[in-house]
Amino acid sequence: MIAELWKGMQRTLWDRPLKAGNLVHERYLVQEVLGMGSYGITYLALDRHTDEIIVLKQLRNTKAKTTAGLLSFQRESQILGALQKHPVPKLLNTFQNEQGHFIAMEWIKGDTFEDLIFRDNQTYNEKESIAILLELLSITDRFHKNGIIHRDLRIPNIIYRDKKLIVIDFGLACYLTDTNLEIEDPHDHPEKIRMRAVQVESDLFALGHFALFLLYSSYVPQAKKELSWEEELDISLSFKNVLRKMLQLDEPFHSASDVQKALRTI
Ligand SMILES: Nc1ncnc2c1ncn2[C@@H]1O[C@H](COP(=O)(O)OP(=O)(O)OP(=O)(O)O)[C@@H](O)[C@H]1O
Repeated sequence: MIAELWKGMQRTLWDRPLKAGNLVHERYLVQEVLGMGSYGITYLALDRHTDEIIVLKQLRNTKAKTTAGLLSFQRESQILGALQKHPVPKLLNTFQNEQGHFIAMEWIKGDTFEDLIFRDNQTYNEKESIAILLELLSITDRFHKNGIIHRDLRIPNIIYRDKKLIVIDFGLACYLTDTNLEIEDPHDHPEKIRMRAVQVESDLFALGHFALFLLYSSYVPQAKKELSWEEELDISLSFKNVLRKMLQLDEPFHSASDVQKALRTI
């Protein structure tokens, strides 16, 4: 208990985010904090060399003291670098100085699906959800063919910009050969454990959940008691069957292209 409290205190003291107006690497002027994740702190910053607003990601100082933290940050920039031909933020810079470890990347100015669904009340029917899913599967398939899995394909990590999808946040991404990654917390929710397994199926599982978020956007509750998604969602049986396989309720798909093939027959 005391150890936990001390850990919390350390995080608050050591991981204080940089303030707006701080200059990093004599170049990046911090504008605001975008978010504080478990490993990193993300800022919007002005690049004084290009006069563009960029995203600056800083490894938490408490994580920079651990091998796992350092490795995960290195992996994130390496993977982002390896995927530059794909719809992901441009990797602009990586550096380390007395302020910490940083990755500078393109700011994808658009709406995440979390914004679209929960802020803008955007709704998606079966046909629209399948079209989005097919585009995402094609992006994911190319990641997998590069030996990379994202492991966090959730609605806040997919941005819609200029009618195209862009995948962000490679903080949990890894290579399919990274079999010795730190073991997940066994107390984690089983769904989280399934999304994190080092296998292609994890991304397909996450995309199954992503699809449910899209479909639930147009759901109007009818019954008083909560039913299963299969009972609640008014979608075709063939789409339900594809989703059941993605969600590993039936014999799962083993590749994104197999899911695409199945979706195209609906
Ligand atoms: N390149 C980017 N362009 C636009 N927004 C971004 C970019 N990278 C991150 N963001 C946004 O910044 C916020 C923080 O992102 P971050 O990647 O740190 O994820 P997080 O959800 O805070 O934490 P975690 O790393 O634990 O998932 C999120 O709202 C995300 O949408």
